[in-house]
Amino acid sequence: MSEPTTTGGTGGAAVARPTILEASGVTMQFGGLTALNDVSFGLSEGEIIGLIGPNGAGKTTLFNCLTGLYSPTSGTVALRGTPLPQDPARVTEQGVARTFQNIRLFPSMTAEENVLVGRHVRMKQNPLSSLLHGPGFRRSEAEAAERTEKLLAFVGLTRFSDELARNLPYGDQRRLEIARALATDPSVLLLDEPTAGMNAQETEATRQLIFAIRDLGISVVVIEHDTKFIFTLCDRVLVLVQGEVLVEGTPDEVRGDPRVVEAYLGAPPEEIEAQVNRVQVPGVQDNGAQDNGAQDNGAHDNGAEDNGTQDNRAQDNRAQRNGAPAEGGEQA
Ligand SMILES: Nc1ncnc2c1ncn2[C@@H]1O[C@H](COP(=O)(O)OP(=O)(O)OP(=O)(O)O)[C@@H](O)[C@H]1O
Repeated sequence: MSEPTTTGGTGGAAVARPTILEASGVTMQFGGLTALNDVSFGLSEGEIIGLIGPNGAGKTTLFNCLTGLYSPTSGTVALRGTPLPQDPARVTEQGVARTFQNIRLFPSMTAEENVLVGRHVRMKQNPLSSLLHGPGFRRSEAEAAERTEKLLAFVGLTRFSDELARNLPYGDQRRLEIARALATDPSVLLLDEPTAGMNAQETEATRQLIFAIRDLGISVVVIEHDTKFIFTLCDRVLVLVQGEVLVEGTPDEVRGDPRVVEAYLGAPPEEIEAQVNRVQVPGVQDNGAQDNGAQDNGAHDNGAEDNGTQDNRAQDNRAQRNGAPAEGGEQA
């Protein structure tokens, strides 16, 4: 088990935070291709980790291994020390929720209905009560409706509650997908390119939303190509290159590491620095890096074509129950 990370705060003694999610020696092979090779990391409670790396580095494959969508060739994934089942629905039940690179909403259902789908993971119903619409069933339905309303407010989508998901602006679909994942009451939230295709304003709103999610006590791992976004959001950053963790550290450590510059960023450090520091974000203290939403040097999946529920990879078609999108809003 990896050492829990520590946080120093302002001048006080460092406080150890327990590890909540841990990947140990995860290797994933597809025939002759090794997509992940012996990947280990621990996510601490209350932590936001960024996962970056070039296209094809294995980032989504790692998420798929963490959520039971793929069974790793070797290695283990554990939540609070207990191995997670290799079954996405059960992983969701145990408290790990995710969003997808390609949005997977139910396009012909309303925003509210999409969130309710996520909520059903937590609705334990006596079958007879459900059948007869007894008091237990009605109480449970009322609780789900109330929770859904709060979550839509939390992600800033109350006005779209009755709108079909397919009609929502792209950035709002991503927010709705986050609300649906939150409806499962996760302890850990995995976000796969949450700002892909967003403009600068939406990207900033998403950063604030992720901070708000962390403040609810949910630990977060975020995949993004937008390194400026990652460096101003995350406590720690993992750089995956060709299926291996090349570098792991604070945003400052990672930004300054010549291996990262060479393997991933592809430009001299001073150029990266200039790019990262070009715009200052009010309220972001650590490294002054601001993300203006420019999607940097990776090829993005802008999802423009993908308003539906499909990720076309054949291997990735198993239903993920927690499936579906977020602006800053009220308390969940
Ligand atoms: N089911 C699969 N079968 C075969 N190869 C796969 C499968 N899933 C992923 N791969 C391969 O594994 C490697 C890692 O892919 P993955 O999608 O995890 O990378 P990524 O870092 O998420 O890339 P991107 O940034 O482009 O989304 C790639 O070479 C990809 O083609």
